Amino acid sequence: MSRTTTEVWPPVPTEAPQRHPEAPAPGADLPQHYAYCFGCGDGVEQGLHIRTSACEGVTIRSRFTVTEAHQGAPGLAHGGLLACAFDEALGAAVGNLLRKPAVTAKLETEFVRPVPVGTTLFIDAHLDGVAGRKVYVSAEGRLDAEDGTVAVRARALFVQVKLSHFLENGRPEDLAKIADNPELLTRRSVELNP
Ligand SMILES: CCCCCCCCCCCCCC(=O)SCCNC(=O)CCNC(=O)[C@H](O)C(C)(C)COP(=O)(O)OP(=O)(O)OC[C@H]1O[C@@H](n2cnc3c(N)ncnc32)[C@H](O)[C@@H]1OP(=O)(O)O
Repeated sequence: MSRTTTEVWPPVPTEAPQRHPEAPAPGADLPQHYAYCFGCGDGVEQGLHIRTSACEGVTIRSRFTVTEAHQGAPGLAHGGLLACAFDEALGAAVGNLLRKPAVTAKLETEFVRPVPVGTTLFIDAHLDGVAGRKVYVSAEGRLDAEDGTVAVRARALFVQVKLSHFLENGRPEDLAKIADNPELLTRRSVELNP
C-alpha cells in the first residue's frame, strides 16, 4: 500500500501567506507563549519544552527532545505526544508569523519512523495558504539534525479567532492567574480581530 498522501494540499484555493511586518526576525529565538502550555511552557515539569526560532519567509523551526516521560512503547515516543509537538510547532508558525490568534481545527499526522527516547526532533513548520480565517500549515520532523531522516509529517488547518474565544471558553481560575501575573503569557502584540 502506498503511503504517499494524494489529496491536494491546501484542499481549497488559498492566498499566499504574508509574513507580518512585526514577525520575529529570521534567527530569533521565540519565547514560550504561555508558562503552563504543555508544548512549550517551563511551568509544566513533564511537558515537551519545545524551543522555537524564526526562519526566513513563512517557516519556523522547533526542537523537541523526547524524554522518558514521553514514552508509549518502551523507549519510544508516544504518537499522541508527537502529534502534540507538531500541534505546537504548527501553531507557533501561525501565531508568530501572522500574529493573529488562531486555534487548531484539524490536525493530521503521519508517523514515518520510530522516535526513540533521547532523540531531538527538528521540526520545520511552513505556512502553506490562507483562505479567509482559515490557515493551512504543514511540518516535517527530522531525527537529531536539521537534515536528519524524516520521522514525522503533519499538516493542519488553523482557524483565526477573536480574543473572546479564550476569554469565554477558558477556565476562570486560569484566566485570573494571568490577570494576577501577566508574565505567564508572552506579551507580544497580536491583531485581535480576524
Ligand atoms: C505573538 C503571538 C505568539 C503566539 C504563539 C502561539 C503559539 C500557539 C501554539 C499552540 C498550539 C496549540 C493550538 C491548540 O491546541 S488550539 C486547541 C485545540 N483546538 C480547539 O480547541 C478548537 C476547537 N474548535 C473551535 O473552537 C471551533 O470549531 C473553531 C474556532 C475551529 C471554528 O469555529 P467557528 O464557529 O469560529 O468557525 P466555523 O465553524 O464557521 O469555521 C470557520 C471555517 O473553518 C472551517 N472548518 C472549521 N473546522 C473545520 C474542520 N475540522 N475541517 C475542515 N474545515 C473546518 C469551516 O468549514 C469554515 O470554513 P468556511 O465556511 O469559512 O469556508
